[in-house]
Amino acid sequence: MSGQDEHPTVPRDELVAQLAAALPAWLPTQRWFGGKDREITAVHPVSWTTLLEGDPLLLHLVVRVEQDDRRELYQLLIGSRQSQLPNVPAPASIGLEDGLTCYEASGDADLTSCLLDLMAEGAQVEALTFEHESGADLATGLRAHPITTEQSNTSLVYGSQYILKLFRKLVPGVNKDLVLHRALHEIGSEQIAEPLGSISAEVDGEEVTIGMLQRFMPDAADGWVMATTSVRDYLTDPTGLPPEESGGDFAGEAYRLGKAVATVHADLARALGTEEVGEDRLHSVLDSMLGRLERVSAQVPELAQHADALRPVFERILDAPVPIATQFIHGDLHLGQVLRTIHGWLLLDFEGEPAASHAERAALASPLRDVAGMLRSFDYAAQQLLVGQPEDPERAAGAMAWARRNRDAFCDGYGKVAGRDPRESADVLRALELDKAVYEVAYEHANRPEWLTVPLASIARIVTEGE
Ligand SMILES: Nc1ncnc2c1ncn2[C@@H]1O[C@H](COP(=O)(O)OP(=O)(O)O)[C@@H](O)[C@H]1O
Ligand SMILES: O=P(O)(O)O[C@H]1O[C@H](CO)[C@@H](O[C@H]2O[C@H](CO)[C@@H](O)[C@H](O)[C@H]2O)[C@H](O)[C@H]1O
Repeated sequence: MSGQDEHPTVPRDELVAQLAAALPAWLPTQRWFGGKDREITAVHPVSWTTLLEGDPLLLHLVVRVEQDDRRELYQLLIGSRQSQLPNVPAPASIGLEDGLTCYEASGDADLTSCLLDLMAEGAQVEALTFEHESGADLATGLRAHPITTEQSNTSLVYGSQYILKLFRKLVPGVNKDLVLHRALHEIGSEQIAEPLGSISAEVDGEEVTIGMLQRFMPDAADGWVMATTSVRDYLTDPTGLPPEESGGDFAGEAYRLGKAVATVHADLARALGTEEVGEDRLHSVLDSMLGRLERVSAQVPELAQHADALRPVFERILDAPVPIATQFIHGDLHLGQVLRTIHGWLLLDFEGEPAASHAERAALASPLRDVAGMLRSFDYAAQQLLVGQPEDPERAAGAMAWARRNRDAFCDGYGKVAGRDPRESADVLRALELDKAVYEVAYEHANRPEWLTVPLASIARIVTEGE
């Protein structure tokens, strides 16, 4: 344990114990908490570090959250003030028994600016190590604000120069996001935001990455926002023009995005190597797809009704010609993970699926998984406008036409750089897309139940109509 200093009124270990007692009720209210669909049985403080002493107080806390048979580590940045509470959003507030208010401090710029300064300095504070990447000369004294987009972690933008991602669910070792960003940066990749620094903690004797600092792209547009704007313009165009003739056509961007993703795959293979796998691996991939299907079907009955139709589609992957080249991939690629800058597309967030285990994230995989993720995302972009709307076959057909055009453009661009069109592996791609859709059913069930119909409708359509 670290950080035994005293808070002005409450001894530090007592404060930490009180926080741990309040967290089972508070954690599920946070967007980034991944276990909202299961009861929390206990929260244990694992380590705590005082980053700012006195009033205000800034405490870094790592807790182990227990849910059924799961034990997961999360990090929290806790602020506390004896005087007036800062202007932080209400859900950030964590009320303690004796009336003391602590709060999730990522929205308090007076407290978070020290994180950048500590990285610039290369400081060690108890169990926390703050570093800048070699050659990075960081500005100091900048204030930060948290980004407001939907995310699984918490990101703070310093000035308009840097973005610091604080990983919420912690995995042992150096985070894959940081490892892959460093590897891509070293070989000069132009499709990533430059990594500039990191924060790590020692937890149970092991190094754990808790933060990654990158160059912030203030001029960038989010791929999801661009794509959904294009769908909306197309579906609400009173002239009824086809997508290729409508003003906001996205296919040129989808094509360039396909090229960018194939370039990143080639760079990852060059930087970190590939491994050829045989039939055994196909069997274990199939087992994991079937396992996920069983688990999610048990939670979401609407998926269970498709399970019999899904299994034979998954089994077709066994017909894929071996050996297959596997490598490091993005792991959770979708339109919200790509940014369009004036120079082209950038890929973000190489951490993999938020719910994946450490071993799953570390495993090499076929790049077709990322292609499947992005194809799912074009489907999502098209379908999200239909959520909660009365049935309208014409609009539904329009959404399908938009998705088809952009999926094809993406594959054309990918094939142009990779030298092989992903659609040539149609059976494997369909199985991977459906496996991703099963993941999305679990994700939406836990996080956005109103969107559950999006992946469910895709699964129903693909298994009945094949598209
Ligand atoms: N370097 C950057 N420049 C500009 N915006 C960024 C940058 N990195 C991330 N973002 C924005 O932050 C959002 C969340 O980042 P991401 O790394 O995907 O976090 P999470 O892992 O929590 O989903 C992105 O969708 C993007 O809008
Ligand atoms: O938080 P992450 O970006 O790491 O990813 C998780 O959240 C995503 C949603 O924010 C989720 O993506 C799903 O919804 C997207 C639209 O919001 C869509 O573009 C994706 O295709 C769909 O998978 C992602 O699955 C989840 O891991």
